[in-house]
Amino acid sequence: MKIAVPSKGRLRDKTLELLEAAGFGTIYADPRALIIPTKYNGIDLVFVRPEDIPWIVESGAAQMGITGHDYVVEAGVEVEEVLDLGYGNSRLVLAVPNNLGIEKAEELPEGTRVATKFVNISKKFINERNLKWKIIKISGSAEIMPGLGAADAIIDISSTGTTLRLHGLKAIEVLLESSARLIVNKEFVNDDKVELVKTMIEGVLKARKKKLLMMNVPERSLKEVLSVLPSMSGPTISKVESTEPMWEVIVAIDESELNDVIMKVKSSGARDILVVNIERLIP
Ligand SMILES: Nc1ncnc2c1ncn2[C@@H]1O[C@H](COP(=O)(O)OP(=O)(O)OP(=O)(O)O)[C@@H](O)[C@H]1O
Ligand SMILES: O=P(O)(O)OC[C@H]1O[C@H](OP(=O)(O)OP(=O)(O)O)[C@H](O)[C@@H]1O
Ligand SMILES: [Mg+2]
Repeated sequence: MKIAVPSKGRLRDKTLELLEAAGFGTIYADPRALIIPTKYNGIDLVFVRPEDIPWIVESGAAQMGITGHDYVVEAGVEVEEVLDLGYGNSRLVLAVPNNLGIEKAEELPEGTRVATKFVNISKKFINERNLKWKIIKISGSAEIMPGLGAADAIIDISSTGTTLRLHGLKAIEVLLESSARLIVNKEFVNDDKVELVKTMIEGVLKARKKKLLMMNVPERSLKEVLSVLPSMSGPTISKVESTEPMWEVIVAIDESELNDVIMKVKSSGARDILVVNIERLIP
């Protein structure tokens, strides 16, 4: 089974980290190799450009892939987006020079030249809004085009907005919200190995939002400590061999509420409180 992954760019490192954490790290191979076996027998990673991943997965050359939602939409392919991976968060925007005082697409005149890598998404936007613009296909560095006089506006990816600001541009419309997605060839959606990969990646993503809290609680404080734990947590409680009646309490907590819960259980009598990372959380 092959998973197509970005060979370079913004998504590469986080994708490889996620796959490693999910048990699909690569075994050593020549750094120039573009197809590398993972530690899980029978699953290989295929290193290709992020924009090519959607059609490579649709063709079945790779059964799964990880790339940006923007490239999935731009490719117009029939694949299943089975997971939003939570990184590569960005948006596809229409941006214009900020000294024109333009706020809406309709304010741009007929014949406006729009530079973009995302030709299909841009064509759809222009047709839906009945705009008579000219699309100029580029392969990157869109933000420099208006300043060069090579275009009047751009449709490009933005996340912090830094590159737009640096080049005197401002976003006036959002065409698409994007993030990294796990995509699957439609014929393989119910394949066992696909289910395995999806389950393990999901397990890593869920675990990243949680921490395991372990503590010792004297019997006399147990009721109060349990009362301050988040209701959905379902703690595990076990008797501790100790000179005084003592219980061990173990519970998975959302990282966002961890510090408050620690202070509450501590003031309720818990001690020897441990915070432990969770590698995977499979519901
Ligand atoms: N600035 C960004 N912040 C967050 N995510 C981004 C950003 N730029 C791109 N992405 C996301 O990463 C995916 C891949 O973009 P990336 O820029 O790595 O590839 P590329 O543009 O095809 O290659 P290159 O940038 O080397 O020309 C995009 O589909 C998008 O979802
Ligand atoms: O909103 P920002 O945080 O400034 O990020 C936006 C920039 O990120 C991407 O460029 P990338 O670094 O991928 O290079 P590229 O232009 O070659 O795609 C995108 O093409 C924008 O230029
Ligand atoms: Mg890029």
